[in-house]
Amino acid sequence: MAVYTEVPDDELDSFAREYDIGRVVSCKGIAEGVENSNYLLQTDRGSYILTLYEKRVDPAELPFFLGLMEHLAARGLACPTPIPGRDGRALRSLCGRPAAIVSFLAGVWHARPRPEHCAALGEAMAEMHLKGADFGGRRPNSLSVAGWRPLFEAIRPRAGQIDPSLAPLVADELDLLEASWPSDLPVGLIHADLFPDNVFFLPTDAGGERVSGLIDFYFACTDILAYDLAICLNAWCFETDGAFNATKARLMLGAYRKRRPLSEPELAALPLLARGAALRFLLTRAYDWLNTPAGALVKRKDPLEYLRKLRFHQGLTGPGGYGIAP
Ligand SMILES: Nc1ncnc2c1ncn2[C@@H]1O[C@H](COP(=O)(O)OP(=O)(O)O)[C@@H](O)[C@H]1O
Ligand SMILES: N[C@@H](CCOP(=O)(O)O)C(=O)O
Repeated sequence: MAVYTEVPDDELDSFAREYDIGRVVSCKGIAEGVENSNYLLQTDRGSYILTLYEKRVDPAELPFFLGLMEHLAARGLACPTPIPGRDGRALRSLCGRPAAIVSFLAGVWHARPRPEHCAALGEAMAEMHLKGADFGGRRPNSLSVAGWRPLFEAIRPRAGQIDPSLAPLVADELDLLEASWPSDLPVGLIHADLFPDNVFFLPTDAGGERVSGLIDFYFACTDILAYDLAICLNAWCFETDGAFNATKARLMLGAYRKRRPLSEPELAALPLLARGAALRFLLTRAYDWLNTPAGALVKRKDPLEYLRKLRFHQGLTGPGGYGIAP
């Protein structure tokens, strides 16, 4: 459940009057998500998403995230569009929190994506990278290689509560990644959290499915483009029993490469980038595992899932393990 801040009716009404969105009919808390408080806001004119930004979002970075969504939506990417108030401002304040209303996107996400979903994701990601290329904003990735050691030091004393092998494995992996993280690969605007729950699908007339929306741009940043693919190799291409599905990886990478070809160095770096991506989510999940207060209305995600994924990538000798010919 991710509703950290309850919004009283009177505050909601006066907030909604700052917009030209019609009369509020209902406002329901959305159970999914972990970072912010999200509400499905229905008015007599349509549906919207109301988000109150919580503690992990730096308010100074919100103009970047909202500006990016506006930029991508204006270029035809299916992503939420920030709705400006009558005064033209999209970023406002509600219940003492920064808050914004964005457009509602129809579709469902798949907890167990099939190979065809992975292909559609690859194409949508390439489109996002291409459309993000002329976005003027820049945001360094605070959760890239330089951010991992401080996170590790924060969890290290209690990492044994999760698994005895966690701290030694992460210590060795960090040494290796810090020494060999690439600095010469193409960089651009990346989503950095394009997990299945952030990609919506709708049926097509032909009986298939198409991507109907990408959401949750609140980790978006300027970083190595192929790192977005590495994140998705982890998030989309493992089965629930932990087995890696090379067909899903091949389809995802193949569809991406049709829209944005990958260079030889990008392909060669994929196993290393995938190790970094696995470590990044292992560390944030481990941090949350150890620091989420008992009784908090949020379901903690399993850090050990990412320890197992990390071990898989460590065992590869090249990008051929992802079902592609380099
Ligand atoms: N623009 C949108 N259109 C439709 N549903 C949305 C939209 N934005 C968020 N949601 C819903 O809210 C949930 C949580 O949103 P998300 O941005 O992932 O939250 P968090 O950043 O807190 O993790 C999503 O899983 C989805 O159900
Ligand atoms: N995708 C991350 C956690 C962030 O979740 P989201 O709900 O903001 O997409 C993970 O799985 O660890």
